[in-house]
Amino acid sequence: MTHVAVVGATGRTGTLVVEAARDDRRFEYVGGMASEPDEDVVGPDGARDLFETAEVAVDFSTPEATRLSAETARETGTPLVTGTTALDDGAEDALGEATHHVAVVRASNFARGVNVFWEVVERAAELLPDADFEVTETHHRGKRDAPSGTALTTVERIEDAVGEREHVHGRKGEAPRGDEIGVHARRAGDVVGEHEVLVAEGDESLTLTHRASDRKAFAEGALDAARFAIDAEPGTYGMDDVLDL
Ligand SMILES: NC(=O)C1=CN([C@@H]2O[C@H](COP(=O)(O)OP(=O)(O)OC[C@H]3O[C@@H](n4cnc5c(N)ncnc54)[C@H](O)[C@@H]3O)[C@@H](O)[C@H]2O)C=CC1
Ligand SMILES: O=C(O)C1=N[C@H](C(=O)O)C[C@H](O)C1
Repeated sequence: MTHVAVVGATGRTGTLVVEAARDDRRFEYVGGMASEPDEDVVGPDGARDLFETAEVAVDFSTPEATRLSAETARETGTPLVTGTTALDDGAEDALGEATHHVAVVRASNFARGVNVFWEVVERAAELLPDADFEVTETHHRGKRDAPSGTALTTVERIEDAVGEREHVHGRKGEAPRGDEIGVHARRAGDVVGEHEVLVAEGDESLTLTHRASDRKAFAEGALDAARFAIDAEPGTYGMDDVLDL
């Protein structure tokens, strides 16, 4: 059984990771970290003790907590799986440093199907390089960052095929379309996570959509990544490595 710790254990996503680990015989949940300590959840000052009891840590939290997780993972030699988005330079540097010592699996979206979505989006962009691309994401009203990490990865995959373009976030007033990629964020209710790419050229268009209807999709993908990380050499990995795409 793999001993797993969860950073952000009391959050919308972390709660589901804890549940998924408890329901999966291949894992033993050894405890969590969150801003407010609780029964089996430590605060940031308990990070080192927690990581020492774990074979792998899974993180869905905030840039500050991800930075602490990366620093602690490096000190304790604990592989790290992180899905936190909109990281700042401090968290990025700490993750970069950790990868010299432990395996770090990073993904802006751990749902298994989103990797297929990205492959299809990139192929569509390769086949229609002169098309107009509009990326729209929809999330629950509690999401802090915009655009989502997944939307930004989606734009990168389009640009891998067609080259860099200007990004336009919403339009207002006199705003004729140029050679740009539209990137738009909607926030409403409890929407788990939807990403749509509109590809339009001439008299035709096609729409590619990934929709997560339950956060279990992220939790289960992150546990796949945790199993991968415990056997991996130090370095940076993505879900394409985990899923062997
Ligand atoms: N890559 C992926 O598949 C996914 C990524 N995410 C990302 O995960 C992150 C968390 O999202 P949610 O679960 O919705 O957030 P949330 O706000 O529901 O939960 C955040 C968790 O982090 C903890 N936390 C906050 N500050 C902390 C600190 N300084 N030290 C320790 N713990 C701290 C909170 O106590 C809480 O447990 C976001 O960046 C989101 O974009 C969310 C879902 C899927
Ligand atoms: O905050 C969320 O909820 C999600 N965040 C990730 C992102 O920013 O792309 C992944 C998923 O869409 C849910």
